[in-house]
Amino acid sequence: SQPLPIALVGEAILKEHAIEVRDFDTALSQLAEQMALSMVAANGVGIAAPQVHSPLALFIMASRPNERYPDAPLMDPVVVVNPQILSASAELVSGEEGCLSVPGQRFSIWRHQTIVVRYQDLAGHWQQTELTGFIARIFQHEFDHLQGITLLERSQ
Ligand SMILES: O=C(NO)N[C@@H](Cc1ccccc1)C(=O)O
Ligand SMILES: [Zn+2]
Repeated sequence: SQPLPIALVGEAILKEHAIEVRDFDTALSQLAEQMALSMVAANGVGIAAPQVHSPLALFIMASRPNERYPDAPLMDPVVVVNPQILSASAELVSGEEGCLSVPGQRFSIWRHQTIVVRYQDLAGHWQQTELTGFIARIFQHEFDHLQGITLLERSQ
């Protein structure tokens, strides 16, 4: 199967608030698979459903060292559905981010160093965990996309 086209900043889909996922069916799993394929094709470490023109509250985090982020920690890819940020550290950290919807550009962005998050997996089971550093950064970046926010609105 082919990677899905990725929406570019300026497209309306990237400004919309994502819709809560209610059906944890095979269509959802197939969408997640297509998103992962599209993310890898673009050398991404994360991707949100609106970026592949789907308005659902769903994203993938898949940090791994690559040429775009040589210092990225290695983690098993995580599919995040209906995410919530329960708490966020007062401590902020500035770091470099890219966005597949703003190709070829990098931005220096402030993010919370640590966040406690809750989300459902592809089976609909609730997960809760604390994230910190680059992985917390990816989560906040993707979570923003589900609120119709891109890093352009956060660039310092
Ligand atoms: O555009 C996306 N996801 O929405 N992908 C970004 C994700 C990201 C987030 C935070 C820091 C670095 C990178 C990417 O460059 O792979
Ligand atoms: Zn992005």
